[in-house]
Order: sequence, then structure tokens, then C-alpha cells
Amino acid sequence: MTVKKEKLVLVGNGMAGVNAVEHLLKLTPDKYEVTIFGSEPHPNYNRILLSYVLAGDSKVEDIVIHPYEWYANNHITLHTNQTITDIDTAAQTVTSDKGLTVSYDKLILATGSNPFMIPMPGADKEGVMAYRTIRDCEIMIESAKKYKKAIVIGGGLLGLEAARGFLNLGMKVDVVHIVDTIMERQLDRTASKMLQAALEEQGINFLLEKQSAEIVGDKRVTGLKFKDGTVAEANLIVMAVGIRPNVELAKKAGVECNPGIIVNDYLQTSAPNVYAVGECAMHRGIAYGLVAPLYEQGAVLAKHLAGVETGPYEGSILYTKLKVSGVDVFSGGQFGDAEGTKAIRIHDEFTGVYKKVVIKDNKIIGAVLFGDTADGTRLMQMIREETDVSGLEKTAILTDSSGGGAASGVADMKDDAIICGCNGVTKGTICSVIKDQGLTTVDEVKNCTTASRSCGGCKPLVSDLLAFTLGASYDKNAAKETICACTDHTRDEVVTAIREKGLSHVREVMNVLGWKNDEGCSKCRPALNYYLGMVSPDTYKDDSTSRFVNERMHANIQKDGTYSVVPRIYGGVTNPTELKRIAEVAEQFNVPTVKFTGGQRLDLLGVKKEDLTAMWEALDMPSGYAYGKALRTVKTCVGETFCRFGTGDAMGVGIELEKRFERLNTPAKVKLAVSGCPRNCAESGIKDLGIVSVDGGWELYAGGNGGVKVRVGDLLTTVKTEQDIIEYTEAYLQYYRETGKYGERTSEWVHRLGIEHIRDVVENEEERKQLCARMDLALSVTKDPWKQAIDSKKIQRDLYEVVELN
Ligand SMILES: Cc1cc2nc3c(=O)[nH]c(=O)nc-3n(C[C@H](O)[C@H](O)[C@H](O)COP(=O)(O)OP(=O)(O)OC[C@H]3O[C@@H](n4cnc5c(N)ncnc54)[C@H](O)[C@@H]3O)c2cc1C
Ligand SMILES: NC(=O)c1ccc[n+]([C@@H]2O[C@H](COP(=O)([O-])OP(=O)(O)OC[C@H]3O[C@@H](n4cnc5c(N)ncnc54)[C@H](O)[C@@H]3O)[C@@H](O)[C@H]2O)c1
Ligand code: SF4
Ligand code: FES
Repeated sequence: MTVKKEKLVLVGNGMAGVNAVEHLLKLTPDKYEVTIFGSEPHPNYNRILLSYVLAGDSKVEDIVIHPYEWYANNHITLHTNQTITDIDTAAQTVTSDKGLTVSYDKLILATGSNPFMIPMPGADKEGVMAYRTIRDCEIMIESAKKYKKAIVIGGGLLGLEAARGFLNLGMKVDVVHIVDTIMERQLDRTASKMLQAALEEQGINFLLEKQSAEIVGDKRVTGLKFKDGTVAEANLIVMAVGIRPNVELAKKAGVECNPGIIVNDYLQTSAPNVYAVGECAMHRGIAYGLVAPLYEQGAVLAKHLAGVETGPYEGSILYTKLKVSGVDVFSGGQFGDAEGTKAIRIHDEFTGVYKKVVIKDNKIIGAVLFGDTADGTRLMQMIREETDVSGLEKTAILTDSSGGGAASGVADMKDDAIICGCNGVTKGTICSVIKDQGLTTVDEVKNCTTASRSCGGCKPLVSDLLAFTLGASYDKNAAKETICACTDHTRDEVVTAIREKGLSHVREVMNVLGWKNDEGCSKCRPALNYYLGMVSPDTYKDDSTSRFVNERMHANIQKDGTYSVVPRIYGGVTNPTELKRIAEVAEQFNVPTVKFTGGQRLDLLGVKKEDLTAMWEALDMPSGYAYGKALRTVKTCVGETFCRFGTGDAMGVGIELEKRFERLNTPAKVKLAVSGCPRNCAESGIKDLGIVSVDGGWELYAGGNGGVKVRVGDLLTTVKTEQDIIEYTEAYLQYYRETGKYGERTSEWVHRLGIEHIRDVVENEEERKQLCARMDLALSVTKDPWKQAIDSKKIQRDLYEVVELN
């Protein structure tokens, strides 16, 4: 006798609902006849990965979790593009917008959330949108082909990932945020400010403490007006200011909601046989907006519906990781300081790493990590298990990422411990595929199980599981550091290919080396442009479209959309005629602020884009390159010319160095300093190359940095004459140009290569002469970009004219 199957209907073909059904079918494949309705015209896909689609690192087809065949193979009836509009809880039926009525024995509501749209005037204009679905993503990608300036309202996880995506799509982007710290729901002030600085470095412009008042424009948006009366230009505005549970259908059917669909610990709603799971559900006063808790809910619901014994769902501890390449941010549990809590903090300004763990009653209750998130999953495990840390050395909690042997932490985990929260993959599953299928790398585990496919936060644990399962045969460092997710090639492989294959365009490199993403991204394109120029300085035609906005514009864009102009003042030494001219130009162009920079230059701030070329012409001074990955400034003291302690001509040497190396492209910005005696008034110890006059010669200090990662330079060498200084500086900078990774400051480069190695290179006469010859070639072809813009109507039209956006 065949047992009649019960009818299970799922409303919402999203991540939470389908995951629960998948789990249920594994437990009891034959108990239910399943029907799924989804409003979107797609099979179940990974919404998390939309950020990678937008950023150009994935394609829509790559983010499908369950293709149509999965539904067919599991005998599930799927109705995509069909919205359930009514539920009759007495008759136990649902009815769709296409008029289809289906009866149920059990009903799961998994209708997700709606993005919150700020109800301000103009919010209905063309070009104002949310960011939630594949469709939204497609519209954003299409818009980027036509429009050049976006605003994202909301500096939370979604807003920042959207903003990064826009940069990758070649748009300029402002993030408008209501308070003065971004991601304030996940980060403390220190981490938030570090994140902001890192994202500004990538090109995102932040407008903080801004209250949006009105969207301006005719049919299509042209800008966003704030309550303080200022306006920011944009032809695309994305609202990412939070979500609201989608409960319209449940409310209409009389199911209790406040504001989400209220569920008990078994995900039951107020209506009989009706369950809710995912973002639409409100459990113990919380509606979750991240997948890990939704999967935990789904696991309980599946067991409950399968009739398998299960404990209640008692709520989840949240953790998040921002999915923006180049920044590592993790936040978990209760990260804020509150009564009864104590925190352990490490803030290593040398490496840009910040870690904070919050402890209450000898238990870790929260953590924030910036710059190094490898310990995130381990700390989450300690938070979940309420590990007593009273016997532990407190700073070791933060510094020991392996807990005494890579595999020791994971060895203690149970088989059903979730390793990848985003994709609900357990330790047991990962260990069996490693064993059964002979997997040896994190990437293979990812492809096989989806663990680490989304936010990437679980990669260190997956790696530990490989070590635990494979023992000594696991090579943790086998995974190589690629330029970005668009390629499997490392920096060195790419540079070698450029040299050996004679590649000469950014696109050619991407084609020949089989880039996964035809357009590349904002990480690889500027890097390729730099490497090509470094390899063939005399023949390579710079691809300005592959440069970051400030380098394209040859001025630094400011938070209000104006620019800053810093003319070259060699060695920081000027004269009355030059100063008068600068003053007159500042008056002529109504420059609101003139400021001395840390590098002894004058910065004219608040210049309108359309005034830039006229201002440069009036100044009649070269560009100070204050915006570029290039030589910025040579700071000098007055030296022996005026100072009674001085033993060397600091000003003379500084001016000569700046004249020699101005306009030189380097992997990251380069700052030099020359001091006339060891009192070191020009702060030579914290410069990329710092020169100090000493008895009988000059000392050269390499790899210093006074910025985010403070580092004191290492003594590179001591030379006798001013001519030696030029020669050693040439060799040092050229070696940095040839071996530095794009974006890597000399402080990191010296640390990576080791000062002894660099010293060996520059002190070897033959190598030094060769490096100098290659440097001379690179210097022989540089041109002043301001002069080029003054002389070219085309450049002025393309870059500096104000275009009416519509
Ligand atoms: C760009 C982006 C990036 C994200 N990144 C992360 C991340 O890194 N980590 C993380 O944990 N979370 C992330 N999230 C959040 C995560 O995607 C959501 O928490 C998760 O998708 C919610 O799942 P859900 O099933 O509850 O809702 P959804 O995935 O929204 O699914 C609900 C589905 O139900 C459909 N539906 C609604 N009403 C009806 C109806 N009446 N009839 C039929 N169908 C209906 C909707 O169209 C939708 O397809 C991200 C979200 C976005 C938008
Ligand atoms: N990496 C991830 O884990 C990830 C990525 C994307 C989205 N998500 C999830 O998707 C959901 C939506 O993300 P979200 O970032 O929109 O929500 P959110 O609620 O996390 O953040 C919204 C942000 O917008 C700000 N804000 C609110 N009103 C504003 C206003 N009028 N002007 C300017 N700023 C304003 C808030 O201060 C807050 O920081 C969340 O549940 C989020 O957790 C997660
Ligand atoms: S570094 Fe020496 S020479 Fe230069 S200003 Fe200071 S004391 Fe004078
Ligand atoms: S925890 Fe996010 S991908 Fe694994």
C-alpha cells in the first residue's frame, strides 16, 4: 500500500525557504509532495553573491544554488515568476496572482524582506532603486554603461558592497551616511574609521552625517539634496538603509505579525500548519538579516516537519564579514562596550591590524577584527560555546590564530558543527569530501561543498580542516596570492608574461592570460596599467581609464565633490614671486581654503572641476602629484645653508631629488626627506627614503612610513657625495618599481624583501648601474599632466567640462 504524501507548499523561492526544504528532503525524501512559488523569474540563487556579480567577479549563472534540474530530480513543482496573493488558512489553500490555487497540509512562508525606501520627495524618479535582486544588479550594471556618477544612501554592509561594485563598473560613487561612522551596527569607532580610510583609498567618497531630504531631477535623478541645503550630483541612487520583513501576505491572511511574522521556537506561526522561516520571521523579538541564522532556523524547521527529534531554535549570535576585496573586516556578537564588559584590544599601526574582543563574566561575547580576520570563526566558536577564558592568557586569545597547532581547534569540534555559516556546511561534510574525493586545497573544498564560497570568513577553518584531515601532507601555502579574483595568476607571473610575450595593452594581458572577467576589476586594471608602463616605459601608452579617479583627474577629489590642487614646490622651497602668484590664483578662483600640507606644500582646496585647467594655466607651475602613485614630495630642513648645526645642504639635495624624480610612476606613493644633520628635522626616519647628513657623508634610510602603518626606516647604506645620493636613490626606487606589488608601500616592500637583500642589490655596482639606466629611460619620457591638459581641448572636454546628466 502506498502512503499518501502530505502536501507542503513553500511561498518564497529564496535562500531560507529552499534551504529548509533541501534539509527536509534529505531527512525524509518521501513524506511530502512539495510545491514552491517564487516571485522572481529564477531558480533558487545565492543572494549574497550578488555583490560579486556587481563587482564583476562572478556571473549571474555562477550564483544559482539549485538549477531547475534539482527541482525536477526532487519531484518539486516549481512556479517561478508567480506571487502568492492570498492564503485561506481555514481551507488551507494558497492562490497566486496568475489565479492558481493549491491546497496544503503544511505551509512555509519564506517571503524574505523588502528593502526600506526612504519616502522623500523625488524617490519615484527614474534612476532611484534598491539593491536586492538579480534584476536590481542587472539594472545597476546596465546603468553604469550610460551614467557615470552614483550615490549609495546607507553606509552599512549592503551600501558599501554596492559602492565597491560601482567603482568596479567605472562609476564615481558617494556613500551618504547618516552618522559619522560607517557600519556602526557592526563596528566600533576605531575599526569604522580604519575601514573608511581603506575604502577612501580605493576611491569611495563618503558624505557623513548627512540627512537626505529630496531627490532632484526631472524625469531622471540628477542629484540628492540634503537637509543642510547642499546637493550631490548623481544619475543613479541606490538606497541601502536597511530592510523590513515582507509580511503583507501573512497579515492579509490574519497571521500574527509584529513587525515580522511571529514564530515560536519551532518556527510555527499563529495559524495552524503555517510556518515562517528566514528574514520574514520574527523570533523572540528578532528578525534576522543574515543567512547563517536563517539556516539554523531552517535546520530546526526541517527536523520538526520531518518528525525527527529536535531541540528548539533559541536564537542566533550574529557575525558578519564585509565582502569587499582588499579589506578584511569581521564583526561578531556584542562588540560594543557596555556595563559589566571588559575589552582586550590590539591596534598594530604598523600592519594596519585592529582586534578587539569583548568579555563579560569571563566569557567572550563579541569581537571586531580589521586587517586580519583569520581568527573570526575561531572566536565565533568560543562565543557560541561560551568558552570560559579566565584561565587563558588574555592577549593570546587575540594573537594565536591557530590555538596551538592549526588543526587543534577544529579537532575538538563535533561533526555537525557548522563551519561555513553562509552555506550551512558542517565539519562532517567537509572532512568526508576531503577524504572521499582526495581534496587538497581550500578551492577544491569550495567547489565541492560551497563552503567558503560566499563571504569567505570560514576559509581559515576550512584550511584547518584540511590540515586536520591530511596531516603533514597539507601545504597551507600552496594557494598562491593572485592579483585579484579575476585571475589565477600572481603579480610575478603577470609581469613575466608581459615581458616574455611582449604584451602591450591591459586588455591584451587579460585576453592572453585568460582573465575570468573580460572587463577586469578596479584591483587588476590599475595594476596591469602600472606593470605595463614599468616594463616598457618608452613605448607603453598609458590607459587612463584603468586609473583611479584622482589619477585620471590629476587632482584629489574631496568629500563635497570639489578638487584640491597642489602645485610642485621643489624641496618645499619657494619665493615671493611664486607665493604672490599662488595667492592671486587663489583669489581669482575663489579658493575657499589654502593649507600647508604635511609635506611642506600649499594645497588649494575646494576647486571646481571646471576651473581646474584654467587654474593650472594661471599657476604656471608643474603638478605636485599629490594624488598619484608617484613621487609626492621631498621634505627638507634648511640644512647647512642656514642652520648652525647643519653639515649638509638639505635644501639643495632635496630640490635636486625632486626635480629628478618628479612624475615618476611607482607602485604606491613615495615620499622623501632630506635632513641637514642627525637632529633630523625633516623626519627622514619615516619616509620611503630618508636622507640624513652625517659626519663625512649621508645615511639613507629605506621603508619608513608615518601614515596608517607607522614604520621607522632601515639604514640602507651610507654614501659620501651628493652625486652618490642620486645614484643610490635611482637604484633603490627602480628596484622598488620593478619588484613592488602595485599598491604596496616601500614599508611593506622592504619588510617583505628584507633590507639586507635590497642593500645587496643597490650596493652591487653592476646591478646599480643597470637599475639606473632603466630608471633614466623611465624618466626620459615623463610629461607634466597639467600642461598636457592645458594644451589639449580633447582632454578638457573629456575630463573637466561639466556634463549635464540626463
Ligand atoms: C547584495 C546582498 C548581499 C548580501 N550579502 C550577505 C552576506 O554576505 N552574508 C549574509 O549572511 N547575508 C547577506 N545578505 C542577506 C541575505 O542575502 C539574506 O539574509 C537572505 O537572502 C534572506 O533569505 P530569505 O529566504 O529570508 O529571503 P530572500 O532571499 O529575499 O527570499 C525571499 C523570496 O521570496 C519571494 N517572495 C516574496 N513574497 C512572495 C510571494 N508572496 N510569493 C512568491 N514569492 C515571494 C521573493 O521574491 C524572494 O525571491 C545579502 C543581501 C544582499 C541583497
Ligand atoms: N556582508 C554581509 O553580511 C551583507 C552584505 C550585504 C547585505 N547584508 C544584509 O542585507 C541587509 C540589508 O543591508 P543594509 O546595509 O541595507 O542594512 P543595515 O540595516 O545593516 O544598514 C543600513 C545602514 O544605513 C544607515 N542609514 C539608515 N538610514 C539612513 C539614511 N536616511 N541616510 C543614510 N544612512 C542611513 C544606517 O545607519 C545603517 O548603517 C542587512 O540585513 C544586512 O545584514 C549583509
Ligand atoms: S636637521 Fe639639523 S641641519 Fe636640519 S634644521 Fe634640524 S638641526 Fe638644522
Ligand atoms: S562563512 Fe561565509 S562563506 Fe563560509
